[in-house]
Amino acid sequence: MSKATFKPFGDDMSPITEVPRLRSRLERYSLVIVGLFISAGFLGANTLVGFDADMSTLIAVGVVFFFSLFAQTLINAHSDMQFRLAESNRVLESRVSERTLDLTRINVQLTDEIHLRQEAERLLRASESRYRTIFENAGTAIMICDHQGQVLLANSQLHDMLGYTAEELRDSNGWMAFMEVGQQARILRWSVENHATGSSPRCFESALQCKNGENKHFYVTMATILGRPEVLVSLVDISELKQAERRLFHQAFHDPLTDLPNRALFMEVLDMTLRRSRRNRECLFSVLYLDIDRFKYVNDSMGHLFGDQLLVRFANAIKTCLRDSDTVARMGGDEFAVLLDNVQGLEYTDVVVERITTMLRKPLDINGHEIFCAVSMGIMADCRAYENADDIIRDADAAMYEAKSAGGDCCKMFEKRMYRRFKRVLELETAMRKALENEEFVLHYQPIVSMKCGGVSSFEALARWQRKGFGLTPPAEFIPVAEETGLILPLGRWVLAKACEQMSLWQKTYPALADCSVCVNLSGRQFKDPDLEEHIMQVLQDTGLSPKSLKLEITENEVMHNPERAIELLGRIRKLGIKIMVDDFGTGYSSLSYLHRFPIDVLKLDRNFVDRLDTSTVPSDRKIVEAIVALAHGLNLEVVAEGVERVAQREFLAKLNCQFAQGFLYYRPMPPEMIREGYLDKSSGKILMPPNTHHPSLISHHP
Ligand SMILES: Nc1nc2c(ncn2[C@@H]2O[C@@H]3COP(=O)(O)O[C@H]4[C@@H](O)[C@H](n5cnc6c(=O)[nH]c(N)nc65)O[C@@H]4COP(=O)(O)O[C@H]3[C@H]2O)c(=O)[nH]1
Repeated sequence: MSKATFKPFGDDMSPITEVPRLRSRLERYSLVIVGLFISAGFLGANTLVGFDADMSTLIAVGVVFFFSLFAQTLINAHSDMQFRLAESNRVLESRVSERTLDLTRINVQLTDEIHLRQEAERLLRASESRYRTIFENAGTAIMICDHQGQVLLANSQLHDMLGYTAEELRDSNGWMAFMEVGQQARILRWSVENHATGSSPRCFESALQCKNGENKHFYVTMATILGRPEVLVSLVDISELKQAERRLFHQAFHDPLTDLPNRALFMEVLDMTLRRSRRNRECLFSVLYLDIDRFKYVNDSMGHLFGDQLLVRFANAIKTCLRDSDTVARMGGDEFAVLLDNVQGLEYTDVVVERITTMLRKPLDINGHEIFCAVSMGIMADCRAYENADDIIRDADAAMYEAKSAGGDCCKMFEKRMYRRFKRVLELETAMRKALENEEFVLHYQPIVSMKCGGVSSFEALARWQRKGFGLTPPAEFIPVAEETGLILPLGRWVLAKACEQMSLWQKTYPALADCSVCVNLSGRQFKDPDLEEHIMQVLQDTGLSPKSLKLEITENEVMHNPERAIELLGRIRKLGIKIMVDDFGTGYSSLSYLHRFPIDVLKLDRNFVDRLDTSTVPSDRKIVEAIVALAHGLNLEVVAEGVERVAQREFLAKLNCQFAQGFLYYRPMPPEMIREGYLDKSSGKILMPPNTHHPSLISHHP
């Protein structure tokens, strides 16, 4: 801080130098006066002595002159000395004043510095206290270590979290000793390499062993402290987060019901196995694809809870057939996949397949119910040639599908042709789903004729698919696929509704057809549908068709699949007034022992028997037909002979008193428009007989 200096004598004249100058002037005047007094005294003395006046004056002047000169010299010398003294005094004073100023300035600076230093110390103390407070109360464990990991200082949270005291930490081999060995080396290297450079902090996750032996997970941040050979380490306990993460991971990659790996995880493991086998061609591995047979039936009939328990028991049972290194996964629904890893030769695959099939021969106990669980299994014995995991599963699935198509409860080793078939089925399924939405299905009707009078007694509704770009597709091409894929349920419902609607319309338009009925095929899947009965009643109600105008055809095989259930269900349906026909009779299970118990009305003699009636040289072929017709009559059942193409067949059947016939000899299946335009007599509402049947051209229907 500069201060203005007050100068009363101007810059060049200080009060110190001015005083001697005045004094010298007074001295000079006093000497002249003394000289004058001496001269006067001398003049007086001369006069007394008797010197003459002139001489006295001369001596007096001389004395005055001498004294003046002497006085002048003295005065000059004195003045000079005075002046020099004053000058040096002035310089000295000036220096003193300068020094004083300097000292004042320095003093001010020192005072400032002391203030600054005091402020800095205060700030440092505040900062130290702040950082200590943060260090102690940060809510995370913090420690300061040397670059070897030796703990120099740690806050209380760190002690709490790890359980070690300050002494124990100090005496340990550094905090890194608590982490797993592989990580230790990496972290130590980073610490040593970076402690001097002050590089950006390093963050990582680490499991540290606490004093109580527990392994906790921490999010660790390590930061070098600039200018000091120290590292600041902070630990955030993420053990719960890790647990939640593990739970989430588990949920994302495991099936919640069976706790088995799910499809995503299985595909991941399969992919890794495939990649490993590419590096080492010796690594053989196999894949099994399993689907529980008739699981949907169990689910529908026993309830979903029971179905779930079956899946869990099945999953556990499969696990017992495998080694720990094998993987079993639930791929969805009732499908499971097994990865047999590192099989030493493919014999192990056979062994496991055998173990599974043996295991399945024993019943599974579910809530006291003994359930035999059959599976269809696709086997991919050696998967090394594959490019990706998806293709392996695709082919394993195709082999499983083949096993399922073969009736289930069997294993099929994958062959290339299976995939082609599987692909075709998949394509058909997709196309059929769209076809259902776009209403590409139509019904053709084939009249069934009374052999006595040639009248039409009923019409069989037969599904056709007007497939875009493929023309009219026959049911043999799509019904089996619809059965396999379950699409038969929506398709079957549509057929039933459409056929009842058509018959109702015909009856309303042509009263002569009032006693005519429509026959609708029921597939096995439909027959197992628990809502079947309700659906039939709903359709009859919606279309206004009388139950006696509806006949349901079910194949002998389906009836025999679960005879007791068939007896019960068919009985209820029949009570509604609907007639039951057994289709393809004679081709499937021998149901003779059951036949009398079945609540049925009509047997349909299979086309193959009819075909051989006039061509076969084996007499037994005709005997079989005779026996079936006689049996039916004995049980009071009507018989419809299917596939009657030739007159000879008709005549043979007529002799046996077979009541009804269906075949190209009479009519081919036709769209309703063709029946209306070509065969319906508009005035009478009766069906016209085709010319080649040798019956009267206009024939009334026969009830
Ligand atoms: N060679 C020859 N064949 C004759 C003769 N007369 C009739 N047919 C054919 O025999 C089949 C009779 O039907 P199905 O035994 O119930 O056999 C049906 C039935 O099992 C199934 N089907 C057709 N429509 C449906 C449907 O809507 N639902 C279900 N579940 N199955 C259906 O498809 C099978 C085949 O039906 P389509 O191809 O229409 O074949 C029909 C019919 O065209 C003949 O004199 N000679």
